[in-house]
Amino acid sequence: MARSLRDRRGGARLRAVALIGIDGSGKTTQAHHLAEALTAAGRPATYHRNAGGRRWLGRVAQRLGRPDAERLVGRRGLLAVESVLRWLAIAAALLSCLVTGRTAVMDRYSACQYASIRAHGGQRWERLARAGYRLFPPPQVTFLLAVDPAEAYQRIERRGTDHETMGWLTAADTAYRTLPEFPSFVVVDAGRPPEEVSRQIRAHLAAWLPAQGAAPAEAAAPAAPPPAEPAPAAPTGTPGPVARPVDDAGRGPGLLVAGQA
Ligand SMILES: Cc1cn([C@H]2C[C@H](O)[C@@H](COP(=O)(O)OP(=O)(O)O)O2)c(=O)[nH]c1=O
Repeated sequence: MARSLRDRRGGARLRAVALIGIDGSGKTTQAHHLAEALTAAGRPATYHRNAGGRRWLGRVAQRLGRPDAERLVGRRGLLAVESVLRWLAIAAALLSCLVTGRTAVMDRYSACQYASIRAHGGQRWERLARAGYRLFPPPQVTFLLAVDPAEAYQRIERRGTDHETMGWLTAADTAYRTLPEFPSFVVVDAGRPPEEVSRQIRAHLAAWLPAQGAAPAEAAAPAAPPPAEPAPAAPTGTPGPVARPVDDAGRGPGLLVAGQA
């Protein structure tokens, strides 16, 4: 059965993969690594940063003498700007993937907008956002990078390009876990070293890669459906249900790329 799964998916085109999670969870780092690894493995892939403009607007706000973007355009204004900018970015990414035939590696997707709205307490706006984002097909795989908000906070502080409060990171963490889509996410423990996280992500996609030689039958197993566990709202800060661990045997040949962290 595992074999037939690989056969089926090995022939299918991997259109889009999304990486989602709170700021500092490692989406950008992992999405870049994944795009490079897929390309090297024979599935040309392009990284797409589906930003909502929050960081950019924050810089504009500071230039205009306001402490942050919310104080510049208000909470609702910020959610509206973010929703529109992210919508446009995702639309452009999907269009480009359609035209070029390349796999889109999405650094954030629609779920990030729903989580952002929830974390800001704008449930009424979530319905509106969902109506607008319904147009977008769900990616074949959505990886939720789960990390302790305290670790994410430290990473963001070290990054030094922006600032998030612990309160926001914790609220965003809870928001992701309470989304109705949560059971369909492949939850990855992103508190581990980046190379371990990369390996697990690649292993999950092994079944979509071109079959090369006599691949081990278990290679298809990692691409099994999302966690069997339903979607409990795990306590904030805990990694929550994590995708079935996959050992290195799950990687398809050619997936290991020189220089991949
Ligand atoms: C993945 C990862 C990133 N980092 C650093 C790189 C970045 O400066 C910062 C945040 O990573 P980044 O990939 O930018 O996270 P996101 O896109 O989810 O906000 O943390 C670590 O220190 N350890 C890690 O394991």
